[in-house]
Amino acid sequence: MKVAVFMTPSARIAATVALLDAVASAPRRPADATANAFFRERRYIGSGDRRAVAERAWGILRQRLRLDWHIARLGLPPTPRLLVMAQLLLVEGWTRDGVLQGFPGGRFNAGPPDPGEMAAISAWAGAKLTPPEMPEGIALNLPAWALEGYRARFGAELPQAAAAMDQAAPLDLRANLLRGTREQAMAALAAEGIPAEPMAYSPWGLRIPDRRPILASKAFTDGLIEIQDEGSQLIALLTGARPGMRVADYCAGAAGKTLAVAAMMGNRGRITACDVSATRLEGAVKRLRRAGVDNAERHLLEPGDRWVKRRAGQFDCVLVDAPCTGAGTWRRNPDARLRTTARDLEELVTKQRDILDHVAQLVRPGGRLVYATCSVLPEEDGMQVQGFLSRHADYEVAPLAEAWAEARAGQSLPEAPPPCPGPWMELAPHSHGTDGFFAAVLRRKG
Ligand SMILES: C[S@@+](CC[C@H](N)C(=O)[O-])C[C@H]1O[C@@H](n2cnc3c(N)ncnc32)[C@H](O)[C@@H]1O
Repeated sequence: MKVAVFMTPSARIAATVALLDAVASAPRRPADATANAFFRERRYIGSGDRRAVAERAWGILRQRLRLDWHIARLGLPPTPRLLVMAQLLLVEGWTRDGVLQGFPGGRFNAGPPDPGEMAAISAWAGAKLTPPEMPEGIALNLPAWALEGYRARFGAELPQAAAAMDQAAPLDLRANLLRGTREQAMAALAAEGIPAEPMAYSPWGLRIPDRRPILASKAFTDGLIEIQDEGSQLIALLTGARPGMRVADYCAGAAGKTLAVAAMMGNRGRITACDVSATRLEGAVKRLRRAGVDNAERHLLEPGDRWVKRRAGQFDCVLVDAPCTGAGTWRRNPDARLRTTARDLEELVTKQRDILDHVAQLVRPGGRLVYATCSVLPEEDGMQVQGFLSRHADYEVAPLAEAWAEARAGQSLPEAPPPCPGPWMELAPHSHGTDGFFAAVLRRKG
């Protein structure tokens, strides 16, 4: 008979320190990939303990800029042990004695604090996470390279926008219309004890307020649902794809938006998922099969590729879901704000410009080029579009309200106001409950 072994609070602390060590030794790797590998190698950690350890580590990554500031102020290095101590005291509200009990030493536990750590514990007991003397960017939890972009984008709403970006995100799902209706997906989830609510903006969206292990659910394995943020669903909607069209998803990755667009096309017409990453495109195969998509092909873009040139003017719609900083997704990937630099931003802006300039020729006269990012930074969003328009006189903006109404009509959806005013779609957690997204619909003049 197997006997379940549960971790003590101090063993959980030791495991969190070990996980943060693993994250620190792979600084360019997304933390969730490191965490998955960490738990795979420690299968003896039960699911409840795994969740508790991962949640605390995630909380620390979410607060990392602020915790680092508190640690640096004491002239100490941001070791995983100090980060955990700071999190317990400054974020989770533990007492000094509680923390000392959490680091008792001995087998399976973290060792007792050294003199520097003791001084830190005393300094942080009862202290505020964001004291008035904390610099603005750190108090807002925004890295220096993104602060001014955030300010330019949100203006007076900056504090609310930054605060909402700090909260954990809900679990967003998209009902796959190739397998059933949204109501059927909802009923299937409810039958498995998973309550889901229809979303405010996406006609296919279902939201689950707290995180659930959805991948093992029958609704998921049967292809009734996909995991996809509401903002991503709206980007797919803005392609205005309809049955019979010829569509290119130029930066398709593992086909997240290809799946949504193929469903809009009712599997009729053709969608090509392109990417420079063979691994990502490979990841699309299983997803396309599970979702019942049979009008999609994949194309790996290689250096010197003539695929675009040969297909000039052939597409009704080209979606460029551009590589970007992901500065709108920090609710889900809190560590990304730490892994990205001002240099990365600069390089990405150049890459986005080059991709847009290259694919402009693919769209037929009268067709759409949809440019999207999961960033809220103007350099990657509106400024990028304005730059494109200044170089391509054969393109114009299709104003959001118009593109939105046309896309909904193409799906036989009733009229509904667009999610925001203005020429393009700008979404954010505080205003829309989605991740931060941008999408502009550009029309090639006929
Ligand atoms: C934001 S991700 C795409 C996410 C995907 N569309 C989805 O919905 O899941 C950007 C993608 O652009 C790809 N990429 C990077 N440089 C590219 C290029 N020059 N041409 C085409 N794709 C590129 C990356 O490999 C990455 O998969």
